[in-house]
Amino acid sequence: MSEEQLKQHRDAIDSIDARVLELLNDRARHARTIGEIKGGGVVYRPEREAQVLARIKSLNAGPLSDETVAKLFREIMSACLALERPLTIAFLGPEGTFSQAAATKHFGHAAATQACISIDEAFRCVEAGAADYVVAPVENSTEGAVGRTLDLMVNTPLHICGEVVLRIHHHLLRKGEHKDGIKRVYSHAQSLGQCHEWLNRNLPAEVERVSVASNAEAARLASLDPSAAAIAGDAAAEKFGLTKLAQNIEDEPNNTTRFLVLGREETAASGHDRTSLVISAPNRPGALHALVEPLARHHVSMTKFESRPSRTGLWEYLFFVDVEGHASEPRLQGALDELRRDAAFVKVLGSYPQAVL
Ligand SMILES: C=C(O[C@@H]1C=C(C(=O)O)C=C[C@H]1O)C(=O)O
Repeated sequence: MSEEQLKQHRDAIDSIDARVLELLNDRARHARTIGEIKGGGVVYRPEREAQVLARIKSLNAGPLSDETVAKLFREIMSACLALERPLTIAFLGPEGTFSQAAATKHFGHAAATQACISIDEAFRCVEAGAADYVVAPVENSTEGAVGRTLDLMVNTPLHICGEVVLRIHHHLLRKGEHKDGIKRVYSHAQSLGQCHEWLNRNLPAEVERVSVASNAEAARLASLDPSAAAIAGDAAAEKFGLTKLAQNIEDEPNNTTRFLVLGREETAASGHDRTSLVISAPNRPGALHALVEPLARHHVSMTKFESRPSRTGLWEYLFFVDVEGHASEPRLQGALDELRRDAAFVKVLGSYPQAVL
């Protein structure tokens, strides 16, 4: 390509950039005005954001991929929302955890993230109004449910307003390049589980596996201890200046974690929603069948069913159920009315847009 052709295309890009810039600021001005109309009320509208992203993907004619344009618009909306009022998102810290990565994936980079010492603390922070939303892991494709998040959802006054699905890549990390002399490996118990096979095959049996509060905490400890390594992701490796001795060591190639976003408000229907419930059945034959039967009869499809001891000290269970649709839809209302009549305990944890990104 000649210099002349190159210049022509760069001139075109310069003039397009000027137009894009003008349009971005036009959009931002509308968002700011919308913020004024909201009059200091709740600014973040998950159902609207999901609709904007879904529309952008359906309008997209390429060559940029649907995923790429959605990510760009995620950041544009994040910046526009910050003009109305910047949001603070509580997550299981320290900085560099997958929970923080999930928070940024969902809210974009204009949202501030607030590291908390536990999932309990992150919930409390939002319940007390010290942060706007909490992002908490709820299930992993290899290791299953995150029990603490499920337990906290039973009693919290917060409502689920969104979900985030994140691909999880783990690396073996260490200060320096040496593979020898590793005496212990720090990680979160879930991550040790997700890399169990790899650890068995690649590290001597005498290397101790130490579970700590988070992957980022594991990386921090490994950065201070020359005889230790950590299993954590990219963000933690970067934050604590660790070297990747082995990459993508998760046993399952599609290792994915689903996070839930909770806030103090309920969310309106977006048209493509999910509803999470927690139900308990009386301890008698056929009780469990009686719980799910109304869902089938009202044509509500179930996407998750998870049981958990109810922590009352008795041998009773709570059932965490996800269904498609919004609790305000008539078919779901019908099923919920019947459930409320028959179950010992029913709580709607929230209706929220299905993940778009
Ligand atoms: C502009 C609004 O406020 C926020 C910003 C949005 C956007 O930039 O498109 C969408 C939803 C809200 O979270 C709105 O409510 O429409």
